[in-house]
Amino acid sequence: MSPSINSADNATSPNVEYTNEFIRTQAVYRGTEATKDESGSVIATPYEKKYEFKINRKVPRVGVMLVGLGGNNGTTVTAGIIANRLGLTWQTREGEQSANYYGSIVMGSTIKLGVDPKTGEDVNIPFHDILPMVHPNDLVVGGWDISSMNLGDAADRAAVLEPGLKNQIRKELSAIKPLPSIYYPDFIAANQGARADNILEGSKASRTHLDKIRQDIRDFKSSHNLDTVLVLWTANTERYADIISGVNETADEILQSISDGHSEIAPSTIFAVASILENAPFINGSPQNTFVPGVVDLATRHKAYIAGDDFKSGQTKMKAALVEFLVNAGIRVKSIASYNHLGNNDGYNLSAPAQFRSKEISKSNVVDDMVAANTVLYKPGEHPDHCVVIKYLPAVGDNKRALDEYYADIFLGGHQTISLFNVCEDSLLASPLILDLVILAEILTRISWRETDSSSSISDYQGFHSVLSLLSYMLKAPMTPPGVPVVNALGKQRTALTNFFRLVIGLEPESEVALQQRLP
Ligand SMILES: NC(=O)c1ccc[n+]([C@@H]2O[C@H](COP(=O)([O-])OP(=O)(O)OC[C@H]3O[C@@H](n4cnc5c(N)ncnc54)[C@H](O)[C@@H]3O)[C@@H](O)[C@H]2O)c1
Ligand SMILES: O=P([O-])([O-])O[C@@H]1[C@@H](O)[C@H](O)[C@@H](O)[C@H](O)[C@@H]1O
Repeated sequence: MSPSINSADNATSPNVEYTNEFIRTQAVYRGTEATKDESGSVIATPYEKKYEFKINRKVPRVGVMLVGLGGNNGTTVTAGIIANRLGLTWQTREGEQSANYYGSIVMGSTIKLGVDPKTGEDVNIPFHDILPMVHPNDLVVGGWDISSMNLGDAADRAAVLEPGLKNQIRKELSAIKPLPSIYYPDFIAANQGARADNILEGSKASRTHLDKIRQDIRDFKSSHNLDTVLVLWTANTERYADIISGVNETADEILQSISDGHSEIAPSTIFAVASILENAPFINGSPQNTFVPGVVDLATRHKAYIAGDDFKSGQTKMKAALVEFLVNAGIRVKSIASYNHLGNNDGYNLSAPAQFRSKEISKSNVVDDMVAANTVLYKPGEHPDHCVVIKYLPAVGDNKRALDEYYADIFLGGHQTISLFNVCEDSLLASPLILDLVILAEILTRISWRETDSSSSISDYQGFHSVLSLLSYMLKAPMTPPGVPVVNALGKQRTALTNFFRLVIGLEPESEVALQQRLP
């Protein structure tokens, strides 16, 4: 259901035109510029700008190619799509379980459209219905893995799915075999070598691997008769790549370095470059710096979409919500101890220092914006003590134990200590995020905009900036366009997303002021 109309000829909003192909919206974007003068006083100036948004209503046939298809997340998200598509149920100790998409913001949450004038009640619709989005059941899944294991056996290896479900789809899963992938041992833990039996031959030089991945994308698209392919990295966490002048700082440098087989070019960067050159949106679900400056430059040059980094699944999502609440409540968080142990292969890879360091970075920066925004509680540069510990304990498998302590200053020298024990079934929390990232990235490729102010210089339809910062809600270390500040506050991230979709269909942002309900 589209919020403003039920069919193309009875739009309820004069600013929104519906044809069979497009939605065209005349929108006014309103914001406030705020500047501080030398004395520290702030000048706030409201502004507005007119835009036209054009949304292609035709939902394409969409394929997603997962790098790390045979991993815990890869097997789990694939199984979840199959289970939902078939409407499966299975027995568990707690009784019958049905397939669902819980944990997906798109498939499991709602967006407030407005208020019923008669009752004053909020009117909410399923998030997925705000615009014509691809349904996850219709996604065609494929991808690569350095392990040749078919997905039926890989699901056994992952030990995430209930047997009652897994055994119903074993045949379908077992028919899926990952494509051979790029394996540069230096970038992931040495302990991953034991599973690397499905790797591309030849050296990385002369673009051999880049061209093969590009061909894989083209073959996948044509063999499944797809309109759109997105590529998503859910392979192991890599070490950070050094940023080296002349090697990976510009688009030309990155292409030349790939041709030269430079040792600092990571497999994930080659997948990103291949996707950009094939105009396939690329999303990085891991914490490494796949998007070295040269990759961002190349994506911008090709007007291709990229997003990352690192799925925000359990412990960090909780942290982003809790610290936003505490700091916005005037409670001065002074230390955060963030520990977890897990026993899956991700944890095994992260048991190596260089790979842990990538994760430590993405898990540590998540409170920076909330703290910096509250100059009442924190002096410039001041921030809570924050430690991140991850231990590999095979016994607990994918059921990560996250133990957090938040220690805060409160009124008159008091303290508040919040301890959280959070058993996150990591892959069952991360897999719905993979779907959200793919579905939202895809709809963003079908939205274009132009300015309609009389003085505007941008009169042709444009796409968005190559770095899709709107996807930050699903990501621990959200990428933003160069120079744009990072927002990690979870509530702000979700509000940005929902108000963006309201804007492009001609609705005002939801302010929750509900003024009419407060006037006598
Ligand atoms: N809750 C979560 O599960 C979660 C949350 C945030 C981030 N992540 C990140 O997502 C990634 C995947 O997590 P997972 O639990 O599925 O891990 P996993 O180890 O089970 O799966 C990773 C897969 O990638 C494969 N692989 C490694 N290098 C590859 C390459 N160059 N090309 C193709 N395949 C390659 C491995 O063989 C493995 O099958 C990790 O980087 C992890 O840090 C996971
Ligand atoms: O998203 P989140 O639950 O905070 O973070 C998780 C970490 O706690 C875990 O140690 C790691 O293995 C997962 O890949 C994920 O990054």
